[in-house]
Amino acid sequence: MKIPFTKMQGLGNDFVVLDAVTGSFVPNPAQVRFLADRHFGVGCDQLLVVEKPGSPEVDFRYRIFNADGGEVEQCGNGARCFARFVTDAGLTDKREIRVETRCGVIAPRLEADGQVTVDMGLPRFAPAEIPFVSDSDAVIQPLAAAGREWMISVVSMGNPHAVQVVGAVDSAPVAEDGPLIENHPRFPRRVNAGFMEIVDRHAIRLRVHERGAGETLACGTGACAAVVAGIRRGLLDTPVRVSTRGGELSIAWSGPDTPVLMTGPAVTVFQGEIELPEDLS
Ligand SMILES: N[C@H](CCC[C@H](N)C(=O)O)C(=O)O
Repeated sequence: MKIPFTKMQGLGNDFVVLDAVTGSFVPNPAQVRFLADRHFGVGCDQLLVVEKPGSPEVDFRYRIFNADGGEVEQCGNGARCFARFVTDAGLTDKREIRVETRCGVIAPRLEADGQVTVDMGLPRFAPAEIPFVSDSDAVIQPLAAAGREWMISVVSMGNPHAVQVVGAVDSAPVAEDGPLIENHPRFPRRVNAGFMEIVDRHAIRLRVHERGAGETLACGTGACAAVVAGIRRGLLDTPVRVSTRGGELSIAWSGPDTPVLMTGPAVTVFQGEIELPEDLS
């Protein structure tokens, strides 16, 4: 079966985008893994499926699958690429698009300069699915494993993030500690592990070991979670420039009960089609 796709990237976090509005194919986990494979498939960190809306209150639904085949709740860089995709494909003429995800409705807006701003909704600090409780509202919990101690802030942007402050991201133990945190039993649905270096009160550098994908060049929800954690810990003031290995995002958050706003680029790399092996199930 030949599958048309669009390859996109947001700060080097890359995506295979499938149009299930005019098409109808939604991949199973084995097919996601094949399409995401950088040697035998197209290659991507996540696969995005754009679908017709499930209700009249939204314009589209958008589903997100990690390279490991798992479907997840949210993707920040993917939301910007989604908005660019539906606009360039002529599926909408709106500048502000309401799209349903597994964790609720978000609203990407295309800016005049080609960047995309996304209202990422309200952050949560002690999501029920992560059994971290603390009497302080800043959910900071020492997490000991392999003899190392991490002080972690747990923040949900719909998807779970475990963020810590490091002295220098370039030498942070992302490869060693990222998988340990991702798969730690304290996170029953696993977690994205963020490592942030405070540059000043309006700037950080960030690396993220992503759940289901490994370290990516940028993580949009990870940038939102890091800024929320930094502001709650009294280390940052809104807005914050987030420098990732793939480029820069701007994140604004005015405090509890207000949404996180993320602004950054979204780029179409190429379009193509690929023959899907019949035996993937
Ligand atoms: N790996 C994430 C999903 C993709 C998030 C990231 N690519 C972003 O831009 O937010 C998770 O399992 O929750």
